[in-house]
Amino acid sequence: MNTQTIRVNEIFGPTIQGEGALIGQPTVFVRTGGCDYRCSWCDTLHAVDSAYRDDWHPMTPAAIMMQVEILSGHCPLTVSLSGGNPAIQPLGGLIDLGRKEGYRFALETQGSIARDWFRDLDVLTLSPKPPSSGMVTDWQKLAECVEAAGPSTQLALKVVIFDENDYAYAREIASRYPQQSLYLQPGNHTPPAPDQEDGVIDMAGIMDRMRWLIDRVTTDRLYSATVLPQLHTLIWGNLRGV
Ligand SMILES: C[S@@+](CC[C@H](N)C(=O)[O-])C[C@H]1O[C@@H](n2cnc3c(N)ncnc32)[C@H](O)[C@@H]1O
Ligand SMILES: Nc1nc2[nH]cc(C(=O)O)c2c(=O)[nH]1
Ligand code: SF4
Ligand SMILES: [Mg+2]
Repeated sequence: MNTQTIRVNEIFGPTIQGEGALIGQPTVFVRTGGCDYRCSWCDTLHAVDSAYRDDWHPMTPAAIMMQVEILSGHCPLTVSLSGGNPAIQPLGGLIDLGRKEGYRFALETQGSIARDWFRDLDVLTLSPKPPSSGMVTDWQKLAECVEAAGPSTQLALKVVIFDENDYAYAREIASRYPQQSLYLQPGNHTPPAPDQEDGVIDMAGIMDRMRWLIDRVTTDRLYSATVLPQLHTLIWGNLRGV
């Protein structure tokens, strides 16, 4: 039995996947605590800022799966692993255990740490960070993450866009990885504070950005891109745990 523990911030659902390749699909989220990045606009700081680490609890794969099974009513679905950066955690044992029980696994990471167990995922979403985040992309690490997905894991690239510089960055991603599916997501400039369970969201402003982004993509004929909002924020705003 795998007893290596995973630092878990929250397990919630079933809800719908609000972003990217699996948008709209029922899923349970397992959110790990801790991140090697500090994006200026991160909407999940309670799983990033170590000031909140008292809310991150070590759990075994078996304990996590027990929680997932209760939430899913013992009916297998896709488990979405997010964070923080879930690639920091030893998730291979959890994925093995859950897959034996018929669950599928998707993971969201920024592409800064590659793991050999990426090849055991059903879907790997790499979300490299554009200039507005304040982070600098390590292109070698990103390439290692793409490589680690192997032949059987579906790969998706997802870039959050706030402005022209971010859009130029997304185009750079598209030209480096022309064969991969690319999702563009308008940024939420009103993310919740880490101590907020909810918080005011400027949805009109985000929809303005969405229209601008659609205009950019169609004008440039960047037809390889899929432009999607964060569906969960459209429905629930900045509410946590949905
Ligand atoms: C909270 S992150 C956690 C996983 C991983 N650290 C990452 O960034 O991919 C999940 C997704 O939310 C996106 N995200 C974070 N803050 C956002 C914001 N203010 N507006 C839009 N998307 C955001 C990230 O870019 C990422 O694609
Ligand atoms: N419904 C829903 N969809 C999501 N897609 C990515 C999320 C994340 O925070 O990683 C997220 C989330 O927190 N909720
Ligand atoms: S990499 Fe993801 S979790 Fe980490 S700070 Fe950036 S958006 Fe937040
Ligand atoms: Mg989120």
